[in-house]
Amino acid sequence: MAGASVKVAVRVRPFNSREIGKESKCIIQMSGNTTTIINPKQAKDNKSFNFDYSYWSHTSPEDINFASQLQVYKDIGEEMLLHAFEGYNVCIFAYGQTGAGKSYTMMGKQDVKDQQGIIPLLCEDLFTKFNDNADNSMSYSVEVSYMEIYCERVRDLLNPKNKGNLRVREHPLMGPYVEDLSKLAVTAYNDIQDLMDSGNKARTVAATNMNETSSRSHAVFNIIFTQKRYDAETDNTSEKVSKISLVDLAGSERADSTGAKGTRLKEGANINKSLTTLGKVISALAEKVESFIPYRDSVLTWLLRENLGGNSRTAMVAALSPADINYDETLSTLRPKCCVVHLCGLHQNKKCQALAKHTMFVSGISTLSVLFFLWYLMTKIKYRTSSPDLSLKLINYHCILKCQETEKIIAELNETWEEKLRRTEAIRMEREALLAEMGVAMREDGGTVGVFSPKKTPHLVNLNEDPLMSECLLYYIKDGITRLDTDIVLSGHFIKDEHCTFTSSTGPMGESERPLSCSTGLQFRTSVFNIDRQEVKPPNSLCFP
Ligand SMILES: Nc1ncnc2c1ncn2[C@@H]1O[C@H](COP(=O)(O)OP(=O)(O)OP(=O)(O)O)[C@@H](O)[C@H]1O
Repeated sequence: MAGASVKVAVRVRPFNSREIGKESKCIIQMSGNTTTIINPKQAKDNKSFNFDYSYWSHTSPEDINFASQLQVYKDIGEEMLLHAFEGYNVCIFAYGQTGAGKSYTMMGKQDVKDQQGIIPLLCEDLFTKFNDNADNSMSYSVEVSYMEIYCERVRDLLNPKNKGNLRVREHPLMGPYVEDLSKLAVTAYNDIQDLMDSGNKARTVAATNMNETSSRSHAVFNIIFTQKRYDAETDNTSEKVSKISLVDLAGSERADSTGAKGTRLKEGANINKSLTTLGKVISALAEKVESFIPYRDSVLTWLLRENLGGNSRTAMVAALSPADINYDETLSTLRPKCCVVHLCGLHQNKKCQALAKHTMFVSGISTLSVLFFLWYLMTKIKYRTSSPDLSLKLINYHCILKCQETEKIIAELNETWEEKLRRTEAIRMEREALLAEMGVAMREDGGTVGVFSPKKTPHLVNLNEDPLMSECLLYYIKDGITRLDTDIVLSGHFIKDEHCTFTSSTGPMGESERPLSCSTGLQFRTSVFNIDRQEVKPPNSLCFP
């Protein structure tokens, strides 16, 4: 791929405790840019692959061949940052099976020295470069957005007010974008660090229980970086905007290789539509057959279109497990068509499939309604039959929607930097207040993240691991007995707080302090009622994120 706009690296991590417990053998060898995988069942069956970089992170820094976080950043992150300064859009993403080291490479351990990943190192470097720049004619501004894509649905990780899914739209000039996704203004590295931190916490709230640090969703961290140059001679200011997208992809794995069972694991092993399409897109880009690139086939690739093809630079890091027990997975990650083959995967999440079908159905319906609308207009115009008012109303309605869309874009473009900073600060305060009240925190023991009951306000926390089922995470309730009825089935857990009893359609649920599993098919209504069966209004009933 020399000279191609896609740089590919592979990285092998140390054994984890499970692999050590199973006395695993290391099946990866690296020499220069070449990575070799050894078939544990056939000693002479070795396969070698060349990449732009092969990172040996299996041992410790004492090993002369050891690739540290900093080295990975210097090779990949620094180069991509330079491209961003040149005005390119750039994208760095990590893929590989669950637990192979994607998040470690992208985010790393933020508070541990020398263990920060590409995202924090790149952000820090960005501000260092601004500060080092002695050219007075240059000024810089940075905005950040952080979103999660799960089963083709987009959620804002930075703005607690943006609950639920956001719409993906396309602007004729600006291309695909997420409507209402917050872009927050930052003036220093610490600001970005805070945003990363809260975004990661918000993401964790909805994370899977299968593995507390893993995720079935894609996390996309965007840095929109504007360079302004003032030309004193002409009194003109020119502007260069680059978007840096840093993506931690959903983990992929084959259920048979983990030994674990059940729907949850199947979901964890889900390799969804986005990954399949991303694989195709990357292959097409690597082979430089731009005309057939299927960006539109998934939300992830659609939103990254400006960062993958055309005037952009892309780097990807394939994270590898060193253990013999993961041989099949690791081999498919390494294969030249790895993205397509590996990312296509074998397992499909049923919920995801259903959702994708639902999304297709909805978009099908909307396409049909547009067609119907056009047909209706044409018949009205052609035959000038009755009720011309209706056509006008429909046209008006369509125009209003379009105007609202355009107004939002114009308002965003007209917002001054000071206004952006004020808005960012307001969102930050809301986010902190909400997170603090939710008691979302990092545990000290081993960095495990969790949701802990806030002490003050009686509440119910929805611990449903499926983000789609946990649109409302936190239900504040008044003191006294609370009843919950419902017409939707939740498969997750509610934690009961003091002063609460659960009543299902089949009778009282008892007073157990244990999390209540609703997987038995008991039905609950997601709104909360007080003893008088009056609906509790916000702020007593709050949803986040
Ligand atoms: N190069 C590395 N050096 C040291 N530890 C690592 C390295 N890569 C990964 N790890 C550790 O391995 C564990 C799994 O890594 P990580 O969470 O990054 O995997 P992942 O691929 O992002 O998984 P998921 O798909 O579940 O998000 C973590 O505890 C992480 O700290």
